[in-house]
Amino acid sequence: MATVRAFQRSCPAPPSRLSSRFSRPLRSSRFSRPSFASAASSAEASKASSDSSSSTMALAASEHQFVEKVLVNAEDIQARTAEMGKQLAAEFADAKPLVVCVLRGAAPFHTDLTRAMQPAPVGIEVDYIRASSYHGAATTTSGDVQLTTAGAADVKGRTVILVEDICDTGTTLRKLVDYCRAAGANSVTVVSLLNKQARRVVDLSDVDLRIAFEIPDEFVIGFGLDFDERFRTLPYVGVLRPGTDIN
Ligand SMILES: O=P(O)(O)OC[C@H]1O[C@H](OP(=O)(O)OP(=O)(O)O)[C@H](O)[C@@H]1O
Ligand code: HPA
Repeated sequence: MATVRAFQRSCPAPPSRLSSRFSRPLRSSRFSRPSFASAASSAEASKASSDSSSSTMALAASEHQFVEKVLVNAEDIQARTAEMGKQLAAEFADAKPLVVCVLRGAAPFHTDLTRAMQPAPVGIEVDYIRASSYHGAATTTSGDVQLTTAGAADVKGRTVILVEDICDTGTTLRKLVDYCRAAGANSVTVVSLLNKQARRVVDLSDVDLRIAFEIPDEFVIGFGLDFDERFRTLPYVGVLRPGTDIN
């Protein structure tokens, strides 16, 4: 079983923000377009949008209709990221950490988290690696994780902090951690915005994994997470509305 260390037990994911209807998985990877009327009646999506800045809301307004329910709102993501950033900064103050963003999904979380790492550890660097295994409109992993190094920095001898948007089956993280270790990283710590423990099929018990929010077995979108490359700019994490057809 995976070792999922709650990052800061004094600041758990707020249960009141998570839906109690956790049990219904998506039955199909194909979806049909919902009516605008049903979208307009989504109180949770409206609430989430009103929690966000007006500029962000304008960007994402047309995308709210594809959200069945909000799991983690923008305010809670911001608060949790600030807590985690502060703690990471203290823990890695003397380690010259290399904070690696797993593209594309982790980009917003990585940006906010690294900015929240204050006071910044002396010598902190950022880098980017692309990992891709959910292709097109798939809601299940292909199992074939393609890695592409995007930066010049080398993980050899470095204290690496991998930043992910979601740990689902664990396939991607397994490959990334093994890659960093094989390349000579001193240590590898993983920080993931979301964890879907119910879907884990890969053993990560040897991985130092820090989780911001536990979520149920639902296909989620927003805050970097996509369905067929859409919805990454939603300012919150929500469940993709069953029946969604983005074409
Ligand atoms: O635990 P797993 O089952 O491996 O799933 C997690 C991975 O899936 C997503 O990546 P994806 O391949 O969709 O690429 P993306 O980040 O560019 O969306 C996500 O960003 C994680 O990296
Ligand atoms: N949403 C988007 N991308 C993902 C998910 C998810 O629930 N799980 C793994 N990659």
